[in-house]
Amino acid sequence: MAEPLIELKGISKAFGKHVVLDGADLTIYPGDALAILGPSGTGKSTILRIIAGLLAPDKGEVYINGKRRCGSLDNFDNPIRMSMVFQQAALFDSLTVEENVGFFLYQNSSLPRQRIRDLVNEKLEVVGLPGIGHLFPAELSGGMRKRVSFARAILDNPDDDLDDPKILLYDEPTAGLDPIASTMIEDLILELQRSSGCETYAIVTHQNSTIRRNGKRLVLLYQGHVQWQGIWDEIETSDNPYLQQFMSGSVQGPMDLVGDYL
Ligand SMILES: Nc1ncnc2c1ncn2[C@@H]1O[C@H](COP(=O)(O)OP(=O)(O)OP(=O)(O)O)[C@@H](O)[C@H]1O
Repeated sequence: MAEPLIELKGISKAFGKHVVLDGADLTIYPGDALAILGPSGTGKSTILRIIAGLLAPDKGEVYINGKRRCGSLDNFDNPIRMSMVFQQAALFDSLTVEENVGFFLYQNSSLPRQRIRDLVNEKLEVVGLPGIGHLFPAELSGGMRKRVSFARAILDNPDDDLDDPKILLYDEPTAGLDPIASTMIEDLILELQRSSGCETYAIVTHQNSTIRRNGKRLVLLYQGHVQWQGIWDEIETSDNPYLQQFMSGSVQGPMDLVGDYL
């Protein structure tokens, strides 16, 4: 098996007294299409933010390409570029689409403005939104805003090989979208894996269709650690009670979701 791209070992994270992750282990391999599942509030976004380096764990070890990373990005650069697509698209309302997508290149590269503009337009085409660079986020639908955030995530500096994203981290990319807009985003995720040069992704999602279409390997998080992981074929044969309850959506089972919220 290939060497892991990302390895989390014994990761714990609490917010105040609320322990969210409690010794979680997670491995992502090159080429993975990993869906991180679990009931609301089980720390799926938290684990994604720890992978991205946006949040430091309280305990545990994070390895990126075999190298240990300590703390968050405030302390260290990631040895590889990771791009995150946030749940709320996270666009700057006062900037145009072009300025949003090109933001990091405008801020951090010496590329001429016209070159950045051309690169942005290329990525807007990839996400199916050609010619909208002059619009502001308020003029876009939710699905379009999401796609603009995808364009931003995959934009890289062609003069810097280290700037190519090696993993895309999607936090609820289809949340709040209608079924057709969701399908378009799911297709885009598959297409980007095929053609953007970034073949690895991890996705946090609740949406059934997104789990089924974009998750090739699945991890079920509950009570701070991974309760089950496997591929689709193994779901049918698994007798893991957490998995069975989660996949069936039953209120009966070991996941005490009512108790968890009290
Ligand atoms: N910065 C923070 N400060 C305080 N509490 C936080 C913070 N970030 C997350 N939490 C809490 O940690 C818990 C896990 O949050 P997280 O967003 O990781 O869960 P999730 O599994 O992604 O949930 P959902 O599926 O509802 O998005 C929640 O109870 C949340 O309120």
